[in-house]
This record gives sequence, structure tokens and C-alpha cells, in this order.
Amino acid sequence: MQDTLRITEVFYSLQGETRTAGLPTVFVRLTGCPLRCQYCDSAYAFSGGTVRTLDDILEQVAGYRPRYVCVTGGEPLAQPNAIPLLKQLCDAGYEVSLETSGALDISAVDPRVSRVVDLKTPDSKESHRNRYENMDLLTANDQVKFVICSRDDYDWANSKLIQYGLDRRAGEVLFSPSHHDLNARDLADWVVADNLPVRLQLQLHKYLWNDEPGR
Ligand SMILES: C[S@@+](CC[C@H](N)C(=O)[O-])C[C@H]1O[C@@H](n2cnc3c(N)ncnc32)[C@H](O)[C@@H]1O
Ligand SMILES: Nc1nc2[nH]cc(C(=O)O)c2c(=O)[nH]1
Ligand code: SF4
Ligand SMILES: [Mg+2]
Repeated sequence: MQDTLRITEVFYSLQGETRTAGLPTVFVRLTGCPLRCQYCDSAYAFSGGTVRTLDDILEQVAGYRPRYVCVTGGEPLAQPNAIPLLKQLCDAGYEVSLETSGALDISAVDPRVSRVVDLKTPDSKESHRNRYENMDLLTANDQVKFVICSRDDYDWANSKLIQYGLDRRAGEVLFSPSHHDLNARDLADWVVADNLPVRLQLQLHKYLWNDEPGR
């Protein structure tokens, strides 16, 4: 029996987020998530999907001849075979990133992968799931992301930034407005006013293609 994963979609697009925003990237979206963030833009990946072998997924990815591959979901780390998938993508020579909720242990992820770890804010309604042990594992190859819904969320994110010294631990600290909840301009003004050591991140793909799946 070959290793398998339940997959919602594999597609080639421009990376809309993180430090590689704007670069052509293959996305592998894994099905299923144990969280229910109130703002989730990928709820279509909570169920359904197709069971596929790792070899089959790797073959489709190779067909795009990409430099960058992003493994997302759903929550990728909820499927144990996400770990060998990430390793095999690195072995194939791609620059690999992982989008993860921050609720699950990131320690087994191949160190070549840039782990993009969310800290879920109070207004996501899932902040009780944050696994703060992950903060000790972050390296300069990793990124921490706060998806911010309100001024209260912003103040909370700022306090976590200071408490864990995140700008010194991770290569990037990303503050992203929750699409539909917070005006990007307000978040931009707060970051400048407070002179924060963070990068404002907008979801480029939503400006280009709205909220279409597969883009
Ligand atoms: C859909 S999640 C999938 C990976 C993983 N479950 C996670 O939460 O990181 C990918 C990224 O999209 C972000 N996201 C989801 N809905 C969003 C929204 N409405 N506005 C801004 N970012 C959003 C998540 O916070 C996460 O950083
Ligand atoms: N273009 C594009 N970039 C993305 N970066 C992270 C995404 C995600 O859903 O995790 C995503 C996505 O869905 N589309
Ligand atoms: S953890 Fe990620 S996929 Fe799961 S509900 Fe939250 S944003 Fe959506
Ligand atoms: Mg998305």
C-alpha cells in the first residue's frame, strides 16, 4: 500500500502571501481541518477531496516545472503523510513553504521548508488552539503570521510579538488584514504609527482573482 493524502486541489498560480508573494508557485491543498476560523476563505477544503498517492502528487507538481511549491489546506499537518510529502518536495529541489494554523506540532517538518505559522487571534475564534511550544522552534527560515480582524486583534498580536520576541526568532513577521473584516489601510496606519518590525501582507490573489478557488 503506497502512502496517500486526501487532496482538494493542485494548481499553479502566483503566490499571494508571505515572503515569496508575486512569484509563480504550485499550490498543493490538503483536505480537512480541525479548526473553524470564522474568516476562513478555504472552507471548501474542509471535506471532500480525492485520495492520491504521493507519487501521483509529485508527478503533477513536476509537470508545472516550478521553482516554488506551497503546501496548504485545510490544515496540512492534520494528515501524517504531509511530513513525507514535504521532504520529497525538498528532495526534488523545489523551494517549499508550508501554511499551517499553528495548532499542531511543527517539529517534524523538514528544516528546508519555510514554515508559515499562524498565531490565531481572539477574533478568529480559534485562539485557544494556539500551540505556543511552536514559537521555540522557529528559525530564520520560518515566518509567523497574524490574520487581524480588529483593533483589539492588532493590540493582541503586538503583545505576542513582544512576549515571544518574534521579529528576532523568525525570518518574517506578517500582519495580514482579515479579508472582509478589516480595512487594509487601517492596519497599515497602525503599523506605521507604532513603528512595528513587521511586514504588512495583503492577499494579492484576492485583488487579482477575487475569491475563486484554484487561483
Ligand atoms: C486557508 S489557511 C490554510 C493553512 C492553515 N490551515 C492555516 O490556517 O494557516 C491559509 C492562510 O490563509 C489565511 N486566511 C484564511 N482566511 C483568510 C481571510 N479571510 N483573510 C486573510 N487571511 C485568511 C489563514 O489565516 C492562513 O494564514
Ligand atoms: N494565489 C494564492 N496564493 C496563496 N497563498 C496562500 C494560499 C492559501 O490558500 O493558503 C493561497 C491561495 O489560495 N492562492
Ligand atoms: S486553520 Fe486554516 S484552513 Fe482551518 S479554518 Fe483556520 S484558516 Fe481555515
Ligand atoms: Mg487561500
